[in-house]
Amino acid sequence: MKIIVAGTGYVGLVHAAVCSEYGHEVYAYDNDVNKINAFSNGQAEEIEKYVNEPGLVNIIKETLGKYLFFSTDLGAIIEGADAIFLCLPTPPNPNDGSTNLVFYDAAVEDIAEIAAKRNDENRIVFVNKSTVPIGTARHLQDIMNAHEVKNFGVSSNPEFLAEGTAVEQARKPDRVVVGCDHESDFKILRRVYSQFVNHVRIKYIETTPETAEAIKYVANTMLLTYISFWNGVGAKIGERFPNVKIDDLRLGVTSDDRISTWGSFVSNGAGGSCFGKDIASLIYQLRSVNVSTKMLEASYEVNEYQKVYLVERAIAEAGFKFNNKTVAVLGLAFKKHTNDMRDASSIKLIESLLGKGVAKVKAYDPLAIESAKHAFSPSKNILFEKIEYYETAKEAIEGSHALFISTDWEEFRGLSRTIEEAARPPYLVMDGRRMIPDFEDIVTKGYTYLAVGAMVMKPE
Ligand SMILES: NC(=O)c1ccc[n+]([C@@H]2O[C@H](COP(=O)([O-])OP(=O)(O)OC[C@H]3O[C@@H](n4cnc5c(N)ncnc54)[C@H](O)[C@@H]3O)[C@@H](O)[C@H]2O)c1
Ligand SMILES: O=c1ccn([C@@H]2O[C@H](COP(=O)(O)OP(=O)(O)O[C@H]3O[C@H](CO)[C@@H](O)[C@H](O)[C@H]3O)[C@@H](O)[C@H]2O)c(=O)[nH]1
Repeated sequence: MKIIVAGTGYVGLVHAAVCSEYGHEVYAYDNDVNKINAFSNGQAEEIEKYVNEPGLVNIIKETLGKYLFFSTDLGAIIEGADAIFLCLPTPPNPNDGSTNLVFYDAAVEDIAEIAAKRNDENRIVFVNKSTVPIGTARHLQDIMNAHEVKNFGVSSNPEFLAEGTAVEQARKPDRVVVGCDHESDFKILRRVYSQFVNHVRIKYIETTPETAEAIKYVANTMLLTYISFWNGVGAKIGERFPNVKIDDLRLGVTSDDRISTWGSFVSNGAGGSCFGKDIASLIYQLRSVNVSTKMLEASYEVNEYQKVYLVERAIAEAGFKFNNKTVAVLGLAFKKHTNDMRDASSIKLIESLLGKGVAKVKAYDPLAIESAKHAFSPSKNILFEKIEYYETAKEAIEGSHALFISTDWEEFRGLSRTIEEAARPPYLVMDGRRMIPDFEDIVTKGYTYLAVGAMVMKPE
């Protein structure tokens, strides 16, 4: 099959690479010349500046120039294409949470104009892989019709990968959901995904485009609601009732085969490029058809509050005064194994710390320092000038009065020794990810430990 992937971000680049592994002729297209140059050159450092996913560089190196090609010129690659996968950004609008389709529409208008001039008469399917509001495939169809594109179909094929394990999941997804209107379009997608059709474990689900669009929103909002349930109920029980051990509570509940362990890890909120914006978008979509959205609003609000509430607890329960203090923030990315800063909990956290008069934030992340510098650009908030970046956790902790663990990087499990070397008590450790297994030890040594899911622990 000849496949074009429009948009070479986390979703598009991984999809293009994995399709090329299966011997499809794949053209990855983007309007960002810098990205296309970086990917065409095949160098790990260049690629990982943009998309850092385990296993991705190896695939690109193996298939580049053989099955995988990069281009900024759609007109030069469109002839003979069977499918164009749209992997374009669909960020939230700032005020009402609705989906901003400006980038999507701009790309689709360009594609439609070029597709209308195709010489070949093969059927071509335009496939939404982006997460888009229910009804967007129909909107895509209208744009193609308005440009008089011939012999085309539209499809919704939502992406379910999680960052950090994107390649693994693209190779072995739980399910592939394909929504089309016509058998001829289902046929094209079955050929694209021939490795998954009739697979013993992977569910290959064919449905309408609208159902496929809805599946993506219901899946993401259910996952976030599950996290919010643990943060809003389980964690709060551990924080308010003496002698309740949150880890045992989690084990006891999730030992029921029907209840997953994923999502039960209480935290300082779920971030990332999807959960927050997708739940906001579904709230907007349901409100616009007069459906009560109380439940989704609660999930969203619990999650947003979770990002800053340890700071409030530090004041109320540990008696910590943030004014003029130096605080180390360990972990900036929205989760481990990624450099992605989109909607990372660290953003709200640092805004809150600086709002409370913190004089200096000493920040460390193993992978996300460069993207954090963009997220915390002083042009967005002048207070971000008070952030300094360090190459090790130890350097960040030195000279600080307190630390906050905001991302679940594995290296933080060994942090108690570093804390003892770099900071003398009195010292406050705020653990948004429950990363320190030997917390009782550091409390005995004079440190105050305040973690999500447990009561504050102060030295005698
Ligand atoms: N990141 C994830 O984990 C994930 C998972 C599932 C679904 N999604 C959804 O997939 C979509 C893409 O997400 P992403 O994280 O890959 O975004 P991204 O921002 O990393 O990538 C989008 C790409 O589209 C390109 N682009 C923008 N306008 C263009 C145009 N006019 N023509 C060509 N290219 C253009 C950008 O340059 C960028 O490379 C979104 O709808 C998102 O909600 C993301
Ligand atoms: O027990 C848990 C599990 C996750 N998280 C946090 O939840 C956020 C999201 O994590 P994850 O789901 O692993 O990352 P994403 O890459 O955002 O993936 C989600 O969003 C994607 C975009 O739509 C979907 O495709 C995926 O299926 C969905 O898991 C992160 O901040 C995690 O740290 C917790 O706090 N506790």
